[in-house]
Amino acid sequence: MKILFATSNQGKLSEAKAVLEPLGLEVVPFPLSLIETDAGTVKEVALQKIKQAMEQGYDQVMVDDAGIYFAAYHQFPGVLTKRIFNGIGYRGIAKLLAGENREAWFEGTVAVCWKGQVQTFSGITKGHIIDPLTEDIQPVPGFPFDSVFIPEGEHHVLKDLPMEKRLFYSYRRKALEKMAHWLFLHEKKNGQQDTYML
Ligand SMILES: O=c1nc[nH]c2c1ncn2[C@H]1C[C@H](O)[C@@H](COP(=O)(O)OP(=O)(O)OP(=O)(O)O)O1
Repeated sequence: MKILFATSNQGKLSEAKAVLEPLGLEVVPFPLSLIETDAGTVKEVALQKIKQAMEQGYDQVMVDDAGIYFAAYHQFPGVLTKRIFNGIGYRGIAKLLAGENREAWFEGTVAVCWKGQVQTFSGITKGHIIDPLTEDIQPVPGFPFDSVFIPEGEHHVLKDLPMEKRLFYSYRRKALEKMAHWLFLHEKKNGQQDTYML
């Protein structure tokens, strides 16, 4: 089975491939420019994105919206994560968190449209932001917070963990596994309906 993944983020794409391809689901990336609002939750934004993909005639397609949340602030930066990071970089994040609670978490939602039905799958990864956060940190393409985020129970940032451990902590892996389970159940159910019709 194949699923289209409307994303411009290489990090999301490699993670989706690593999780879904061993389960027998081929991930086909395609760059669809989707408009993201700057308010609401990652789940609301993921639903807006899947709606746009459907309006453009796509089916058997998924999208992903994600962000990081700082315990020191209210619902921030959340859906603004990418824009905030692009605007202020590590230097700005260091200033925002100076002397503040370093706890943080990622939240993400995968939204899928499969043969006309829409479902969402969400997850969270808890952890904290390193202290001090210096300007010379090298960002991971697509995932700049991987270089500064230590998952709960670890001593190293996500970037320095082996792939299996990174996936173990990944909210995206959890969401994608739930999605694959739903897709396979959906397919099985449809298959059974066909048999009944014979
Ligand atoms: O597992 C992750 N590990 C580290 N960082 C992450 C992760 N997941 C999202 N992030 C960060 C990257 C980006 O700064 C923002 C997502 O922004 P977001 O708008 O959802 O994605 P995007 O525009 O890069 O790609 P897309 O074309 O799928 O909308 O959160």
